[in-house]
Amino acid sequence: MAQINPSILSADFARLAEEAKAVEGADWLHVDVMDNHFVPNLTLGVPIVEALSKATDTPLDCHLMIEDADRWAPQYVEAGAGSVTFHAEAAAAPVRLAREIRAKGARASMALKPATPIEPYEDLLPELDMLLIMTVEPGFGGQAFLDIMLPKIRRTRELISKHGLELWLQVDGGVSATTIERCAEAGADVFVAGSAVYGTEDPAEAVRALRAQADTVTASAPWVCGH
Ligand SMILES: O=C(CO)[C@H](O)[C@H](O)COP(=O)(O)O
Repeated sequence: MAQINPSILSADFARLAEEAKAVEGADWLHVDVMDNHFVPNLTLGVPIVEALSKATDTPLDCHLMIEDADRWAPQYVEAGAGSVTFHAEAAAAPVRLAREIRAKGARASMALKPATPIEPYEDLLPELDMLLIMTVEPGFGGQAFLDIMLPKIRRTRELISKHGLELWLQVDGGVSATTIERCAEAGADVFVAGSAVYGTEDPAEAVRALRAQADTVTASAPWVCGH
C-alpha cells in the first residue's frame, strides 16, 4: 500500500501541534528541517522535533536539508524521529551515518537533489531503509513537479529490484492529484505532499484521497513489498 507523508512545511507554523493532529491518519509526518545554508530557507530544529514527537502519535519522518548532516542527524533520532533522511550532498560519510541512525533505532534514509544521479550510490542501497528522490529543488513548498525526475525514479526502482531490497522509494516536491500516479507508475511508494494536503479544507481527507489514487497503481505493481 502507498504511504502518504504530509509535509508540515505547508502547515501553519503557529499551530504545529494542531496541524500534526489534523493528519493523524497519515503514515508519517514529514518534517522539513532547513538551515539556510544547504537550502535558501530556514525552518526548525531539534527542540521543535522533540516537541512535535510528544504532540502526535504519527511517527516523524525528518528530512534534513542541512549541512554537516553527520553531526546533526543522530540528534534527530534522539529527539524522537522514527526516520531520518540526510542528503547525499551533505554527508561526509553516508555509510557510517546510516549505520549510526539505524543503531540508534530509527530508519535511515538518504535524499538526492534533482541534479544528483543515483548510480554512484548503488552499492550503498543495502545500508538504507528509504531513498528520497527530490522532485523539486529543495527549499520551498508549492513548486511545480519536475517531470524530468521520472526516469531517475524508474532507474532507482530497477536497482532496488535488481538487489532484492525492501527499500522504500520516496518522492518529495509537487506531489498532488495530478502527479502522484506518474510517480507511482515510475516506482515510488512513499509520497510527501505539502500543499496538496495542507492547502485543502480537509487535510485528513486529502491524505486518504491521495493514498487511494496512488494505490490504484501500486496495488498491482510487482515491486510492492507489502509495507
Ligand atoms: O522538501 C520540501 C521542499 O524542499 C517539501 O517537503 C516539499 O516541497 C513539499 O511541498 P509541496 O508538496 O507543496 O511541493
